[in-house]
Amino acid sequence: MPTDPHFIVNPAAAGGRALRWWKYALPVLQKRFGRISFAVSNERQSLAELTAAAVTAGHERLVGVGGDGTHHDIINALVHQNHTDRITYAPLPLGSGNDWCRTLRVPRHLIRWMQVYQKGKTINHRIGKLTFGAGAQVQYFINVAGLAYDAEVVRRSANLDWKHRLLYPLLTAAYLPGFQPPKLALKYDSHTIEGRFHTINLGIGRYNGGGMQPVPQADPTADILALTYAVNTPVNRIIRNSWRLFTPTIGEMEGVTTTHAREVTVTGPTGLEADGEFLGTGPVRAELIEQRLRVVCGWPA
Ligand SMILES: Nc1ncnc2c1ncn2[C@@H]1O[C@H](COP(=O)(O)OP(=O)(O)OP(=O)(O)O)[C@@H](O)[C@H]1O
Repeated sequence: MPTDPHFIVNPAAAGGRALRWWKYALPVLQKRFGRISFAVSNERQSLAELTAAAVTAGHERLVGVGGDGTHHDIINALVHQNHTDRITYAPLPLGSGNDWCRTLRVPRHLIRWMQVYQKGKTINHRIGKLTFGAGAQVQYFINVAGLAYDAEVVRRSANLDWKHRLLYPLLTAAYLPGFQPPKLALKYDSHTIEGRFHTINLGIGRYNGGGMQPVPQADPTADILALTYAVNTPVNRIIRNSWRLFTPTIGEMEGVTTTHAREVTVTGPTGLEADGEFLGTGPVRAELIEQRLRVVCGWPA
């Protein structure tokens, strides 16, 4: 039964730069860990298929190499196949935004990453479930899910070739003045709010969109989702307060609520993104699931 780390690599992360980084990282990792096994996704073998194959082969320590979308795909495969309790997962951040790893204090620098990995501290990380669209599709998320404007920025940027940490903050500013906030109904626990929503964010992790903090109150081990929403808010006020997204103070802006919720439903015309991937459209129901994932990280400090 192999207990050595098995690396699952997305060569397309960070606009393809991950493949170059991986070629540099592999000999460094081999020097530290000895013989390591790895699999690289391609058009014939998706990250989900590589994950299933790794579990079937008996690997218990998986390292996902890529950005948030990579970890999203691997963890979705683990949850769908009910394998989370057998696995210890370590993210190696080689994407553009790497927002999930920011909350978890997982360093990008390879030498520091290996130190965190070998220290072996783990948390029991919560996993969110999203049920969405007319066909009630299901996807799981581990960092942040976003609706309304947040989903629109991800949808519009999906086909851009340029991948950089600053892409989302720049696009967030660029698209904002032309965005018509949709009329939605948000229900969470005993609350119902109707109005024009600029954004609704559900957080397990705190960061999204390349270092922004839409849900600074999130805690990856908590038994409750973090929820932030901006309703009936003039665009000028959002622009004036946009600096707050780079601090934990977004809840201090008038019209923005930062709170927690066990179950959230949103009805009305909205898109949905999770972990930086555009998933589809509303209606959306979100909740945490019982399954947790053992994740190697440096959080809390
Ligand atoms: N071999 C492959 N070729 C093309 N795309 C792939 C391949 N393997 C996985 N993918 C897809 O690549 C996408 C982008 O990956 P990822 O999100 O990890 O990178 P990123 O966008 O640069 O990082 P971040 O989300 O942290 O900004 C994911 O949607 C994933 O499904």
